[in-house]
Amino acid sequence: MTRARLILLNAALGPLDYRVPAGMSVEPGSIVVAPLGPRPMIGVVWEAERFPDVPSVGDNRLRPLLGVLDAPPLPAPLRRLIEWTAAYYLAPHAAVLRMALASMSALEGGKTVIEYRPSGALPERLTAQRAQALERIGERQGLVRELAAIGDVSDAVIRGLIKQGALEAVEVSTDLPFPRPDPDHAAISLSPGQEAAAQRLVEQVRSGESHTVLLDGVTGSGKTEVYFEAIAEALKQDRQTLVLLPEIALTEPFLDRFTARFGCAPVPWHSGLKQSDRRRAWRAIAEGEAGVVVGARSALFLPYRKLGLIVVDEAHETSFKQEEGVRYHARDVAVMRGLMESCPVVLASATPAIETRHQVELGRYEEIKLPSRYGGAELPEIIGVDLTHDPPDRGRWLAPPLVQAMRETLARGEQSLLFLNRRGYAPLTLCRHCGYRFQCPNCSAWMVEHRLTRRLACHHCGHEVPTPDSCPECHESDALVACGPGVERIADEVKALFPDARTAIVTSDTLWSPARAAAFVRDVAGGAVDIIVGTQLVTKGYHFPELTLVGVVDADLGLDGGDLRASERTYQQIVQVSGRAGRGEKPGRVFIQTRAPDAPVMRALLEGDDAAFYAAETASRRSANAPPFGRFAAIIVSDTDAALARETARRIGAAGPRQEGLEIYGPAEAPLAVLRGRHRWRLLVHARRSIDLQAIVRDWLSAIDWKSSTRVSVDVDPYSFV
Ligand SMILES: Nc1ncnc2c1ncn2[C@@H]1O[C@H](COP(=O)(O)OP(=O)(O)OP(=O)(O)O)[C@@H](O)[C@H]1O
Ligand SMILES: [Zn+2]
Repeated sequence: MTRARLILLNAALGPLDYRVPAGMSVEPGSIVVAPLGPRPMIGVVWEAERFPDVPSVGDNRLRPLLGVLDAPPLPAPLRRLIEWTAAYYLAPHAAVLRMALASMSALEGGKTVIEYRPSGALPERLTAQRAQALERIGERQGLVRELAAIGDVSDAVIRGLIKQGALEAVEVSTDLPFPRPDPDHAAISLSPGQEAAAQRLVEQVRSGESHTVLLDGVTGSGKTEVYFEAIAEALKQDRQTLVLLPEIALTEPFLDRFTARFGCAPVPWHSGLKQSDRRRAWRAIAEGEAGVVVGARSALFLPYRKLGLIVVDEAHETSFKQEEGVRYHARDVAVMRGLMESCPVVLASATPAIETRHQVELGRYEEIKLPSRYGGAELPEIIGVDLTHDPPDRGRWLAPPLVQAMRETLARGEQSLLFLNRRGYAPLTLCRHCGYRFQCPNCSAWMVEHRLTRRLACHHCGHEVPTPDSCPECHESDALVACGPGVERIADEVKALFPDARTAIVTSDTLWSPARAAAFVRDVAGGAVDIIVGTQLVTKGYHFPELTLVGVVDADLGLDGGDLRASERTYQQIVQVSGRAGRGEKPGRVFIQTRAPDAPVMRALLEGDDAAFYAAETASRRSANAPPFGRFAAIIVSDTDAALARETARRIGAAGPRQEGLEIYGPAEAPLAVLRGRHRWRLLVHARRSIDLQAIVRDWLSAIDWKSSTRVSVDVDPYSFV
């Protein structure tokens, strides 16, 4: 190649051509450095024909590439995935590419350090100190500093030994290789149902073809053990596996389980990694050394060299949807990656998304079912508590039947879990005297009281202030009242009811790191906790055999917002949290507190009628032409200047295409009208499935200009409507 077309890591630029200087060799995928104005910039060589519209520049006017980085070229399937993601989510190629090049340090090439070890020769002059150092070092190898410490001598003594040839230099890589998981380390015997499911997945891995499987097993059915067999097969084939989990908090228990099965941990990838660990992981992934990678959604764009299997666990989770930057859905991109890489994709869930079920109905995904729990455990008994008949005491949130069940559970020495999807103490704090409410200065949202930290916090932008003693408006002291419950308030109620019980609050405030999550799992598994009070963070994945009671404090909460997926999400969350009860030998019970026991979602939950819920929900989506039948894209316009945001949104609305099968709603002020100081307006585009929504939105927006302070972002297949 004498010319190279590059995608540079600059979202404002399209592909650009460069000259490949004599003596330099590049190929599509090569990661290179190119001059951009006065500055060097990283880019990736792309097949020129993928961007036929780039205006051609004569050879003599091309600037030469500055260098090729010492990292494996990005493989072709990944390049195709980057193109697809950029086109589908209307994102700049550079923004997607950046997710693939997620460790700048990794691009600098293999790093080495010089260590020293005894050469066998003795120094000409063997001083007492030198003799002592050599004796203590023995056969060891290390940096000068390390050897000095081992020998209990100064660095100068070690340097003297090096000069005299008694210690010789060895170049070692700073990136230690990862241990290889052993597919035969501790294979377990599967139930007949699991065995059949596992065999099917193993066949898929062997075939090396793209194929999406929904592993649809009730909570506690042992889905993990089943897809572990598929991972074992991929390891035997010397192909890599990527396991995507919805939360970092779930990584730690996963690592333990994986280690028990395969003898060593997989390679973790998430936002909490140290730079040096990212670098090591990225290189091992790119070189094909990392056999199994487990990570959050960002692990999806890494440059796997020989991917043989992708598993998306808890595939229904909405946290797989990225809500800023490139707004992709990791589940959907995972399916695309499987297609590009020619490998199977397993979506594991007890409560698959309507979209996923629909793909099964269309025959595009294969469904494998695990209809019962592993080891004879029964699904829990579900009991509805009608709050209009059985209300809690004044100022309390736990109704008598649930309290009674908690009492019984405690008496048996078993564990309970109360679920309320609200962090903090109370969602709203106001002054009893003047009615003042605490609002975030940056967002149109109330500040949430956190008593554990004595602060008021905005859950949208993170703004925090110490909780004042008096009202900032009327200065009345002791007039602030908390309205409604959060998990901290429920924990207080539990303490008042059961002063001797040991409680744990589990939210993103308390479980913010993998280490904290691991400590929590240890405490509960070790029996150090009687009652857990938690948000959606405790609803999934965990397996605590002594946990036999689940209380859903407010089952109606999620239905309030009324967005497209409110019922589905409520259903999934409650089935998942219910699924934590009775997973061991002891039977479980679930109490669902609701004011609307006759709502279709509640009825399906109480009757355990999964099929009825999905059928009704699918029918209502169909009649509303909502996903998966129709399509949505949101356009969000924001600016610190309220008038400018509104004006731009209106102009965009006015220029909207008129077309059969396509409707544009808005612009309307967003429900969260101000976020982080930016005023927000939304437009929602609703289209028939057959319409090329992306092309329409792209053309529409490219014909409009806006001020550089205004941000216009497109959310294809939106999940959040705030
Ligand atoms: N074949 C097996 N042999 C021994 N133990 C098993 C086997 N299959 C599953 N288990 C155990 O049963 C429990 C439930 O399995 P697992 O966590 O995989 O279920 P799951 O389907 O992922 O559940 P959920 O969707 O609720 O997270 C785990 O403790 C697991 O170790
Ligand atoms: Zn805020």
